[in-house]
Amino acid sequence: MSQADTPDDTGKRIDGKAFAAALRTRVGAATADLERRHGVRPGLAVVLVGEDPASQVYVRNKRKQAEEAGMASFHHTLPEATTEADLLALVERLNQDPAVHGILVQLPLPGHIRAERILLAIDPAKDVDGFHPVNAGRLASGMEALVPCTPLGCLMLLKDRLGKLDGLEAVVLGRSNIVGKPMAQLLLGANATVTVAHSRTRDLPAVARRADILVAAVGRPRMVGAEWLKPGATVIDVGINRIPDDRPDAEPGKTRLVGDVDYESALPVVGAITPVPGGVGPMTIAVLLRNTLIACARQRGLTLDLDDV
Ligand SMILES: Nc1nc(=O)c2c([nH]1)NC[C@@H]1CN(c3ccc(C(=O)N[C@@H](CCC(=O)O)C(=O)O)cc3)C=[N+]21
Repeated sequence: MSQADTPDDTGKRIDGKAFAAALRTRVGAATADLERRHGVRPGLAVVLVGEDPASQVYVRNKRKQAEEAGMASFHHTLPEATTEADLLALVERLNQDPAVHGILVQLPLPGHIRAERILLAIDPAKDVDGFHPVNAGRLASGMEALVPCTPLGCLMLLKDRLGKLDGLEAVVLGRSNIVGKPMAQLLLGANATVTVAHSRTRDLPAVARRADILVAAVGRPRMVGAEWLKPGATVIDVGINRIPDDRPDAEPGKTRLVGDVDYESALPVVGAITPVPGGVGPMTIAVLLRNTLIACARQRGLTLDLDDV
């Protein structure tokens, strides 16, 4: 151990934060190139309804990083009491705005707004979250799509670490439309053998133990322990859970972020693992910028060499 609370994870830690920074640099270069050659600047509109402090932090980061990549960013903060009709009207305006190539409506939305109605209203060509059923269907059909940011970021980390995924056993824990399902589609597309497990799966640890690649996206702090893991497995932890800081040297009342995987218990068993924070989270925002660049190029009928970004 290098410090009281930091196990030595040299060689096993997948540094999503560093990978995301490098990805943002490539997106920035491609953005500058697009502007120089075609006079178009990718624009991202972020819509936040209400004052949830965690959402405000995420939205601020998205905006700052879009600007650092040379993109235009448009920010819309609406009061908690905004009606569904008002939000739909804003989405419609952004759909029509030629300076806006990507639209992100921050989730969760207040309970009185039907999120499904809003997601369906976003022009699929501007749906940089990849949540519209047209994009979900296109992904599942192997067609050109805008792909959800978190799963695509996970796939990039996996390919970087493992090279080809052909024939590997992948287990996805969680079946949400935002992470689990698109993650399974991407892994299938990369020729992995994919199992999607969830809260009703019998003997989750036994299923997880089959995995060469384990993607945990369940939202349960440190649920996945050493006994869930095949020795040498590559583990991608999508969980972002804020819990009371229970470490011996922590100040009382402090909180900290942990994943769905118990990192310290998992470390001796795994081949590689993403930390929380500093793993998947930063990748989500970097891929969002990449999606905005792609959406912009497609809307203008321009070709991008995606291998470069
Ligand atoms: N329409 C929509 N699209 C989203 O992509 C979306 C959303 N709504 N609602 C909320 C979730 C959450 N999300 C995160 C993005 C980055 C980090 C991130 O960068 N996390 C840092 C730590 C941040 C911290 O310290 O709080 C990390 O893991 O290292 C986390 C979470 C995007 N989301």
